[in-house]
Amino acid sequence: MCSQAESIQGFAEIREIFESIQGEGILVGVRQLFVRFARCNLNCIYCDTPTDSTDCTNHITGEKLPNPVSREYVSEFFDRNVHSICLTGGEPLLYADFIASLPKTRPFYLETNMSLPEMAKKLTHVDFVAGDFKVREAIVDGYEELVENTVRCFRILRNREDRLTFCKFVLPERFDAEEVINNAISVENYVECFILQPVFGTSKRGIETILELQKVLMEKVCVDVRVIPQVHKYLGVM
Ligand SMILES: C[S@@+](CC[C@H](N)C(=O)[O-])C[C@H]1O[C@@H](n2cnc3c(N)ncnc32)[C@H](O)[C@@H]1O
Ligand SMILES: Nc1nc2[nH]cc(C(=O)O)c2c(=O)[nH]1
Ligand code: SF4
Ligand SMILES: [Mg+2]
Repeated sequence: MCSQAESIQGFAEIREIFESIQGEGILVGVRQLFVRFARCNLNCIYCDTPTDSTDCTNHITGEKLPNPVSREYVSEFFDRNVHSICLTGGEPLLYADFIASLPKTRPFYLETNMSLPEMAKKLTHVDFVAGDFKVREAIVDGYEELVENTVRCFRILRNREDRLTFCKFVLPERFDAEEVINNAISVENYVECFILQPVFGTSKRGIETILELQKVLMEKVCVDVRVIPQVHKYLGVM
């Protein structure tokens, strides 16, 4: 079955294609080809990324293409000298069939909101999963259902020998630490480690709260909990 966003087989709505370093999570600094899909099924209050789908900007060639864009066009850029291909958005799981049809010339790194378990089942061949576990404070409504789906997604895309999966909590100025701890416990068996990523611009006080949470998570849940900000923004790159 096709999602609404992915209505024509072999085509997808893509906002941009670019090359940069991975600026988030445990692979910070590796060179990647980024494919940013348009549209999202969530509307997180801190989201820094426009998700509309007017044109696809290819920052490598300088082209602007009308959407949707073909699988053949996107995969033309897959033989570049990069560590891996970052599939992000918007929400890439909306395009699971399209992604499943792409040639894997480099490892696939999926950056996802972990809200669509039926789509996640189609992407078990990815090599890295940067899975968000959204905090309640980021979500306007339907948080309980989102948590259920998130745990399902982590189970489906769990860390294993041939796939590195980690869980990212993006933390605003104020958040319910108890709830984050319980959510972490619910996925601890499915992940390699936890990343605490401050919403960009969080105050010194907010960062202190995040460092406190790191200590508690390390005691109660997992030895490997890392506080890593969005490094690309400090470097001023895409
Ligand atoms: C733009 S999202 C796209 C992928 C997917 N929709 C998701 O949410 O994981 C990529 C990452 O950026 C994070 N992010 C978005 N806005 C942010 C902000 N203002 N500060 C810190 N992280 C942010 C998201 O939480 C997610 O981890
Ligand atoms: N450099 C860089 N690293 C990133 N990692 C995740 C990103 C995203 O927006 O999904 C992102 C991004 O937009 N730029
Ligand atoms: S799920 Fe990702 S792209 Fe969608 S609104 Fe939230 S941060 Fe933005
Ligand atoms: Mg980004």
